[in-house]
Amino acid sequence: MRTVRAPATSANLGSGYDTFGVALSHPTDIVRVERADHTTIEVTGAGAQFIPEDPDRNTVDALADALDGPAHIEIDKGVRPASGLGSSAASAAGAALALNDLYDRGYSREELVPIAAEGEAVVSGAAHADNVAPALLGGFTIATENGVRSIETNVPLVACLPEEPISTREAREVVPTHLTIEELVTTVGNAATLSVGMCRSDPELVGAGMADEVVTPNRAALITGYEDAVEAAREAGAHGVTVSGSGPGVLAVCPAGRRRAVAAAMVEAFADNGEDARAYRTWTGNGAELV
Ligand SMILES: Nc1ncnc2c1ncn2[C@@H]1O[C@H](COP(=O)(O)OP(=O)(O)O)[C@@H](O)[C@H]1O
Ligand SMILES: N[C@@H](CCOP(=O)(O)O)C(=O)O
Repeated sequence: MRTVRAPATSANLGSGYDTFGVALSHPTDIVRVERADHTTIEVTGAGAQFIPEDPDRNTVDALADALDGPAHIEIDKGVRPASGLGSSAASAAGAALALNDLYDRGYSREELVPIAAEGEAVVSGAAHADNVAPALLGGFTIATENGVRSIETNVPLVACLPEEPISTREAREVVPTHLTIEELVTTVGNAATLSVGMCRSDPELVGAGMADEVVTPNRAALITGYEDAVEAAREAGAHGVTVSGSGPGVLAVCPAGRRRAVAAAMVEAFADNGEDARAYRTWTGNGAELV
């Protein structure tokens, strides 16, 4: 038996669609695996009623196949599904690390990233690696088709989750398929600014680099109260605010001492729009770990 704690993650960070991701210090999923003749899955915890235990529809079964490691897999969800905090990726990363160790497959964490990303394809239709990369490696990650890069960083964050779920599969359908050269230039500048900010653990620079006018506006339009939450977070001291992953979560970066105020402001703004929301005051955190 192996047990892994795997973190929530926030992908895209505005300017890094399908590329950037950060691990959050909490919430986390706990994944337990035990050798078995064939794979069975048991899910408990946050939003468990919305998560299929049928292996063909759960993100972790692809891992058991890819690692040739049939197992009874117990997932205790801390990361609510369809929230924009990489819920499916937390389970996939946790299962990948646990099965790799249980069956002594010897893959490095970097090598497990594309394997875990196949689990994402089961639920979102695309093997995007921008959640599983930080879930496995921690810190800030840049996932490209040529591999994954990661750096340790220390940035205060607030993740605010409105109740109404948004499926990643559906939210991918509103992403534009083309951009202008002007939009490309601006996006490159913002993404580079954000990367430098992460390298320096500088929340102000990270916040500036989160700006995005290509993907984020279409995603934001799916989230009731988004504009008000952004404005409230900024008034409370946030340096940058964007859609977390495919939403409905909203991610704010702020000075450490402003997290409580930013969290309260966002929750209140959603409430004013008739949306229940909860906020996590968190930091960039570590990747999945055996416990
Ligand atoms: N182990 C899992 N954990 C979370 N969601 C899962 C899992 N396996 C399958 N799913 C399905 O994936 C969807 C949530 O994934 P997704 O839409 O990408 O959002 P999230 O940002 O939470 O990962 C839900 O439909 C859920 O039922
Ligand atoms: N790059 C993906 C990220 C999805 O993140 P999730 O946390 O919503 O699953 C996308 O934007 O579709």
